[in-house]
Amino acid sequence: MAGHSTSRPEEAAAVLDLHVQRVLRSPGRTFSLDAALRSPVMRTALMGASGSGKSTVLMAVAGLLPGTHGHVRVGADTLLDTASGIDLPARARGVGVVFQDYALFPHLTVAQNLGFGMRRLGHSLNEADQARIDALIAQFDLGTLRAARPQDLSGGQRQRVALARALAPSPRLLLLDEPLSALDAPLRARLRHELAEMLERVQIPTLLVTHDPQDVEVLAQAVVHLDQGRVVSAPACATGGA
Ligand SMILES: Nc1ncnc2c1ncn2[C@@H]1O[C@H](COP(=O)(O)OP(=O)(O)OP(=O)(O)O)[C@@H](O)[C@H]1O
Repeated sequence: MAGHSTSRPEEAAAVLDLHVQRVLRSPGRTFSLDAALRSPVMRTALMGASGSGKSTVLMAVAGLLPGTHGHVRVGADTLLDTASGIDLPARARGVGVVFQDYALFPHLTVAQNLGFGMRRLGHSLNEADQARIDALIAQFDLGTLRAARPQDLSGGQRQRVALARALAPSPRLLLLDEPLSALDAPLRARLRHELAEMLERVQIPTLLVTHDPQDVEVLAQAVVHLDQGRVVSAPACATGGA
């Protein structure tokens, strides 16, 4: 498990418990995030109109939005609790993120992309890290592509690399920001099911942003809705989930 955190063994923990508050300001524009969510299930979908703040929630949870107030707990682990002075830096949160466009490093090979998040300051990858990369490459069927660079991969292959990279450091939480939106419809349908199987296998708490009700049905166990920076519904059971 990456990073350090405080534990609260005295409480029966929700899988994911967060309340993130942050005001974003730029000239002529203000956006106020005040999103609270307590989910009892492993895979929660976050839906909402464009601009409602879904990606901003993920950034706040990942520790990529300095100045965020509130709390973020994953099980018994506290990643943020500003009332108690806890605000783990992004690298110490143990959060794996798959961005909408996958954000792979273009100058690195597939294997190097996977290894990137596993590097510790001042240390090169050790044997155990290499073994984990090899295992993920096998698991995600990337063996013939390990020396390829992102520009030589198809959309589906990029998605698999992004997911494998997010999982490489054994995160405690997975954040998926529209992980299928860059794909065409047939591939999207196929990879949706592959992703569902993978998420079922790894059993890592996951917060998934999507616009697509089919993603919710296949990938999530509960869904919440965001409107103007606020969660406006309690987690409701999704119909499916792998
Ligand atoms: N620096 C900023 N200053 C003010 N407002 C901002 C700033 N950055 C983002 N916003 C606003 O925050 C809001 C939430 O953006 P966010 O990208 O989180 O929405 P989203 O729900 O993920 O949208 P989409 O579905 O289109 O990806 C938007 O209205 C955006 O214009």
